[in-house]
Amino acid sequence: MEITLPLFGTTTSTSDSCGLSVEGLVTSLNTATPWELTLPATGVFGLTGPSGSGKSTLLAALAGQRRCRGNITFANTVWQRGRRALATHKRAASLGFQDSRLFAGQSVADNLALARKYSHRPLPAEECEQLLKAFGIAPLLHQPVELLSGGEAQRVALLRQLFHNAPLQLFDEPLSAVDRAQVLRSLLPTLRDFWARYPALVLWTSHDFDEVQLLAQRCLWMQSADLSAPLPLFEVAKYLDSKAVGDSFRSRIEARVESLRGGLLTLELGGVSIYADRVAGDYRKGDTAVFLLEAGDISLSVEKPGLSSILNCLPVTLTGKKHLADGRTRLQLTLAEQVLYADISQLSCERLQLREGSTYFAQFKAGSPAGL
Ligand SMILES: Nc1ncnc2c1ncn2[C@@H]1O[C@H](COP(=O)(O)OP(=O)(O)OP(=O)(O)O)[C@@H](O)[C@H]1O
Repeated sequence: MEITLPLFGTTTSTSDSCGLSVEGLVTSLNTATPWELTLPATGVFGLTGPSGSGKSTLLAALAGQRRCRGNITFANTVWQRGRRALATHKRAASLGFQDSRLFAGQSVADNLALARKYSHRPLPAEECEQLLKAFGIAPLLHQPVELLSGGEAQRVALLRQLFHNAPLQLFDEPLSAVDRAQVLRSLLPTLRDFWARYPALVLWTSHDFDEVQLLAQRCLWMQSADLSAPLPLFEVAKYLDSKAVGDSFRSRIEARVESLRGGLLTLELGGVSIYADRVAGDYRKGDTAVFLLEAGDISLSVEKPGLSSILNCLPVTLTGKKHLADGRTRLQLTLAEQVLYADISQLSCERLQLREGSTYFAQFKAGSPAGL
């Protein structure tokens, strides 16, 4: 006789846990370290960590595509209770893969139409039109999916997931084959705008921390199947530092748009103006712009510099420093609750006699901000 658990697949009466709740979730990968996770009903969260650490396994378990035990509840609906799992198609979730998995034998338009047809929250037609343009998919609509390049197929698959517009959207390295300039300058700003207008809970897995930073303000870190709680980006950056992931590191900055004139964007952060040229996006006064600053592009002065060709000069507080293996020192600087990093030589660090808690002046050129 089959035993039906009372809460399984049904809406619970508690209204205070309407996001995602994962308790003691165990797959064959993480028997020793059950996953615990609580996320709100909406918001974009990154998920990163070394290869093979378990990120895809977690996403597959959340989507009901990987055998597991424990408890998963989303929007007050029980998806997993012990060993009993709600079927994938009954979960208000979508999962996008690196290898696209488009429906074979169909055109791009058919793939997108199906996603809209089975959406519980279908997007208005004008929204779909705009997304088609932004993703550069309009000219490909009548192509069979077999003829798409790897990058085109990924863009179509991502768009298909947006058209489906599930309340929980899981992405597993969805842009790894797409041209990086297009990702940073066009697709990520489009996605940020989209989720601001159509909120969902989004978990975005990527090895590209720039991509994560341009999309999310918080990120989960997975290492050897150990899952962190959502962390501020600068906390995740510490893990990346210690793993010597790359020579350079970039910090996410969010600032308010003041004006865009003659290709020069003026932003405001903590009462200070920031200037950026080579701007690709359309910005209007009051918009929030998100960009990245390369640690190696920032210099530091003890005193406020005089007139200089370097347009940007921000008063910052030194909140941490760390010596890197290659002889440089990475400084953690804070301005208006935002954290940026500057890499300087150890010699400069000694000459400036930097002290934590003191105010300095960070300079960078108007051409430095990336992603605008
Ligand atoms: N279906 C499966 N059955 C058994 N083991 C698996 C299965 N899928 C993945 N694994 C193993 O589980 C571990 C975690 O894999 P997973 O794909 O979740 O890692 P990941 O963090 O997403 O890696 P990457 O960043 O390389 O995509 C790996 O050692 C992998 O070989």
